[in-house]
Amino acid sequence: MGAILTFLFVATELLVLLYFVKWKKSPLYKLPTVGGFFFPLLSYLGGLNTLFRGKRLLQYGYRKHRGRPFKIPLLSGWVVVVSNPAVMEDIRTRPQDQLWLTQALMNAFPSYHVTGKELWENTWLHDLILKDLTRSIGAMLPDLIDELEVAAQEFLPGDGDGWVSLNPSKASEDIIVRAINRGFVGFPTCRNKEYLDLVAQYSHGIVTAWASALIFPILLALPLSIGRFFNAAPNAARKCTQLLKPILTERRELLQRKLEGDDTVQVPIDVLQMVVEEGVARDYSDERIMIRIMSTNLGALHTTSMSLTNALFDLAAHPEYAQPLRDEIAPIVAAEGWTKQALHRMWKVDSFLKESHRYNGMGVLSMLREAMTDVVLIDGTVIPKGTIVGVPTFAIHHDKEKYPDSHTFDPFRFARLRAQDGNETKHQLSTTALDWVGFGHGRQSCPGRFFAASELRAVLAYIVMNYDLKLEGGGPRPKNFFFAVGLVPPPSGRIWFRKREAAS
Ligand code: HEM
Repeated sequence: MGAILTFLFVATELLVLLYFVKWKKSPLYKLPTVGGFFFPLLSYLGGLNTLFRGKRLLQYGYRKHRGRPFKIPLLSGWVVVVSNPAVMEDIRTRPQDQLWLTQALMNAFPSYHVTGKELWENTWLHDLILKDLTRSIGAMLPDLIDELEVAAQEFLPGDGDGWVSLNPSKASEDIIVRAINRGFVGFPTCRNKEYLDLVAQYSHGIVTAWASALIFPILLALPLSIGRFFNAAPNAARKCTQLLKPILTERRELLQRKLEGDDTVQVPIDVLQMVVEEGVARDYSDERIMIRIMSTNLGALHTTSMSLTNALFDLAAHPEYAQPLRDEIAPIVAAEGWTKQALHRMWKVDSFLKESHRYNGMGVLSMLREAMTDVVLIDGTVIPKGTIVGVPTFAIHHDKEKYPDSHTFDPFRFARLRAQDGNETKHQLSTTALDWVGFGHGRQSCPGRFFAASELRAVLAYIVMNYDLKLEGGGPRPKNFFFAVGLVPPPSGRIWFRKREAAS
């Protein structure tokens, strides 16, 4: 017995020693730390600190280390933060077998104990969104505008209602979920309340899954069947598949006729049809197809509706910018209607949205990439396999050297930049750059950004033309809310809306 105890004691000591040697030899050890201690277990406490103070910590690290890398703890592990443009450029061009966004998201916001890993690792949908969806925006726009008009009538005040106080987060979500789903699943499903509720339940289930896995990482080691049993998302996906069964069957039949060469067949132009076509080629079940649609909603809805909410708060806080926007929008719409080209020519609208995103922020980190192997960056920084690297979005967007008067909301700053010779296609909301990382940057940047930008331009232009806005209670706009790595517009803030008489 004594010999066994001595053996266990020595073995434990050896293991602890080995752990410490490995820890001290880690390339991360040499990098400066912000917001925690680089020490086993204490890093988890650092991660808790980052949950509440991450925005401030990243700004502090950005200013203090100015261009040099540092590390910050998240609950899921360390993130190496870089901001030197040459290093960002290096990350931008790395292929995904070296630095991979999806793997970083899968581990930083883990929900694979509920979804399974295939949904994450098989990323054909990103290409489909970037190529097929982007190519279809022009054809989808008349439908999106139609949906926008119907949703605005439902969720915003009507003629003669006078000033009505609304929660812009709620109004934006109500309008965006409808407009987005007109493009995702078409009419009439985009207005089907049961479908929209199931999409919301799926999203809620996934967010609950990652929040609980960050607090109790042991959940990630459980078999998939247990994770699924205790979460609402799989059930929502099953019910949604049943609900849309007739539509899925019809879509499969249309595809079959198309493949058989029937040139009278007209397939709907929406993401569902695109996913059905790809899904059939991959022998996917209806449920796997629906899960792709529901997870696309998860990535698209809150990001787009938060952008709109921020823009509405900014417009309500600065009603003096409504007229210059109307002066731009009215003649373009009168001449061309609500087309993709017309929206492209609304530089002030695009600039307003981009400045609102820059100024308010949405996340404090982007370009998150997980090292798939040990990676040596151009400045010599070693990112060990399994470690995440990222850039401090909010700090970059508020850097005075990149943005003069960076702490002032200047809605037409990007329109002015575009007006300079040779800049026409630069400085757009959807054009990523080293100083504009709201959609990430590089070959793995957000594939839905062109769709999101078109949608946001259409919704904001429509609201500006048809409504007057002012802040409830006056004064500056209420402050945004920071949690984890996200910045959320004030959830309970309110805005007065009034339908304009001479609305067009
Ligand atoms: C204003 C709205 C949006 C914002 C701010 C936004 C932001 C982002 C960011 C920052 C990334 C990471 C890129 C990087 O790190 O380089 C990303 C990835 C992504 N976004 Fe968006 N996005 C928006 C709208 C959309 C929409 C409308 C869709 C779908 C139609 C979409 C689909 C995706 C997908 C599929 C990824 C890749 C995720 C992965 O690799 O797992 N996004 N987005």
